Amino acid sequence: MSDELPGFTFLTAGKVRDLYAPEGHDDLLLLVANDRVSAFDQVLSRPIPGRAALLTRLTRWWFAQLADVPNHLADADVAVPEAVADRAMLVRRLRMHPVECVVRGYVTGSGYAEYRRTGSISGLPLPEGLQDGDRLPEPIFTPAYKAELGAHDENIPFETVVDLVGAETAEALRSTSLRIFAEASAIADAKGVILADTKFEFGDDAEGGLVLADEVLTPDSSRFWDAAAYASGRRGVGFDKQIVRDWLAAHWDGEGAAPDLPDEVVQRTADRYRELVELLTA
Ligand SMILES: C[C@H](c1ccccc1)n1cc(-c2ncnc(N)c2C#N)cn1
Repeated sequence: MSDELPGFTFLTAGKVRDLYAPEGHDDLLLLVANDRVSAFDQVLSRPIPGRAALLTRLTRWWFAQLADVPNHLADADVAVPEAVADRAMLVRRLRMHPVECVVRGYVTGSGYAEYRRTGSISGLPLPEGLQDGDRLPEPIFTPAYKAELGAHDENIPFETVVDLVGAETAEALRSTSLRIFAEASAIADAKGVILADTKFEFGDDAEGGLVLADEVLTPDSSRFWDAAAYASGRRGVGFDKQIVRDWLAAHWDGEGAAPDLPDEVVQRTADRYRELVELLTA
C-alpha cells in the first residue's frame, strides 16, 4: 500500500515498511509495516500473514520495557486508519543520525565475515580463534554507516561515528546502545531466548535530546536464537527466518528471483513469529 492512506502523504518505502506523513502534522510520521519478508537480500513474493502486526506489537512492548529510554512513539490526536492500525506506529519526526547502532553479543553473519578477514569488527580487535556463533567476552558496539536502500551497511570504526555526529553524541549512541542491549538480552535470556545481536537507530528531537527510533528488537533488526538449541550445540537456530532460509537453501540456487514459498513454509513461519512474540512478551 504505497499511496492509499487517506489523510497521510506517502513518503518512501523500505523493504518491509512504508513511511507516511500525517497531513497537517509536520512533527509526526507514520511507520506502516507490511507482511513481506526478506531473505538473502530479496523481498520474497509471498507475504507472511500477521507478521507486520506481530512485529509492531513486539516493538511497542520493548519500548514499554525500556521505559528509561526516550523513544519516538507519539501520543498525538491523529486518527490512524483502521486498515493499518495494528501494524502502524505514529512517531515523532526526529533529526535522524546516519548511523546503524549495532550491538553484538555473539559473532556471526557479516560481523563474523569481517572478523575472519581482519581479526576485528568495526575497528574493534577481537580474541583469536572465534568460531561462527561464539559468544563474545562482552557485548560490543559495532556501528555501520546507513547505506542507501538495498545496499549493505558498511561497518565503521567509532572514530568515524565521532566525525559524523560529534564526540558527545557518538558516546551517547554507544553507551545507550550497550545499555539497552544489556537490558534486552537479560529479558530475553530469562525467557529462553538469546539476543545475539541487534541494530538501533536514533535521532534528536526538537530539544536536542537523543531518542530511540525506528523499530526495536524485532527479528528484522535482531538475531534471536533458541537458547536450549544453542546449549545443545545447535547454534544460530533462529526464531523467524530459519524455516524460510532452510527451504530456500534446499530449493533455490540463489540465482534470479527466489521461488515462491509453499503454503506449509508460509504457515510455519507465521507460527514461528507468533511463538517468538508470545514467548518474549509473556
Ligand atoms: C528507516 C526508516 C524507514 C521506515 C519506513 C520506510 C523507509 C524507511 N526511517 C525512519 C525515519 C524517521 N525519520 C524521522 N523521524 C523518525 N522518528 C523516523 C523513524 N523511525 C526515516 N526513515
